[in-house]
Amino acid sequence: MRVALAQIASTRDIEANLKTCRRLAEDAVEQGAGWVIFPECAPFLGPDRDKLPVAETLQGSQIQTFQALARELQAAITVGSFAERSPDPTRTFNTQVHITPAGDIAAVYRKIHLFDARVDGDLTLTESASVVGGQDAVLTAVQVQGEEAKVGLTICYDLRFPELYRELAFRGAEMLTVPSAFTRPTGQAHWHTLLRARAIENQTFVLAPNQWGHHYGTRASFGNSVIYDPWGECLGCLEEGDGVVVADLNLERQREVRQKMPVLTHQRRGLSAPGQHEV
Ligand SMILES: O=C(O)CNC(=O)[C@H](CS)NC(=O)CCC(=O)C(=O)O
Repeated sequence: MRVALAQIASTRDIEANLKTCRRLAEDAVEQGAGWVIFPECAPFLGPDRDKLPVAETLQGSQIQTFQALARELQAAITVGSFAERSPDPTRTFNTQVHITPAGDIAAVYRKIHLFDARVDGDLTLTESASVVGGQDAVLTAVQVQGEEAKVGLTICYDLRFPELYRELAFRGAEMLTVPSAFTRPTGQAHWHTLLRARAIENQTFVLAPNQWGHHYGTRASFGNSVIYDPWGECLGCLEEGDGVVVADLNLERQREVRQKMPVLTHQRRGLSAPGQHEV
C-alpha cells in the first residue's frame, strides 16, 4: 500500500490550515497514495485560550471537512488530532480520527499522555491545563488499495511511553501512527531515535507526520516527518516545509522480519499474553 504523511505548519487560522491540508492531500493522491496522515493539531494550533472556543465534537465542521475530502479523493485520511469537546467545559480531548475512503469515521483515539514540561528557557508547555487525557489504547483495521493492516493509534508525547506501543504490538498492530507537534529542541534531541526504536523493538511500521516551523509566540516544531519500516529503515523523511512524504509499505517484508527474529514471542517479563490478535 502507498501511504503519505502530510507536513504542515498549523496556526490558529483554521480556514488556512484546512486549505493547506486539502492541497497536500490532493498532492499525495496524485502521487498514488491511498492513505494520507496529518500531524497532531492539523486544523488548529494556537494558544490555549484560543483553543477552547474552537473545540468541536466528532460531528463538527472540522472533521466533516476531512470526511468530505476523503470521499472526494477516495482515500483514507487520518486526522492526527483535533481539539474535541470533553465533558469538562474547561478542557478538551486531543483526539485522533481515522476516516475511510467512504468518509466514515472508523476509529477515534484520545491522547493518553499529556505533555507538561519545561522545554527550554522561554517555552513551558502545560498540556494538562487545557486537555483531558484519554484512557484507552486504540487499535483499528485500515484498508488501503485492497490491503488491510492493523494500526495502533498514538499521538506525540505518547512516544516516550514504550509500554503503550508494546501493548498495541501484542494486540496485533503492524503499524503505529505517531502524528505530532514535537518541539524543535526536543525533536532535535530525541525524535528520530525514539521513533526508530519503537519501529525496531515492535517490528512495526512507524508513521510519524510532524508539524514544522513557527506556530505562535515562541512555539515551533521540528518537522522531519518520517516513516520507519519494521527493520528500522527510513522509507522517507521531509526535514522542513509544507509537503508530503510518500512511501510503499510492504507487509510481506514485515512478515519476513518477524519470522526471522520473533521478538514478540520471546518476551518473558512485564506485559504478557503476546499473540492476541483483536481489532
Ligand atoms: O498544545 C497544543 O496546541 C497541541 N499539542 C501539542 O503540541 C502537544 C502537547 S503540548 N505536544 C507534544 O506532545 C510535544 C511532545 C514533545 O515535543 C516531546 O515529547 O518532546
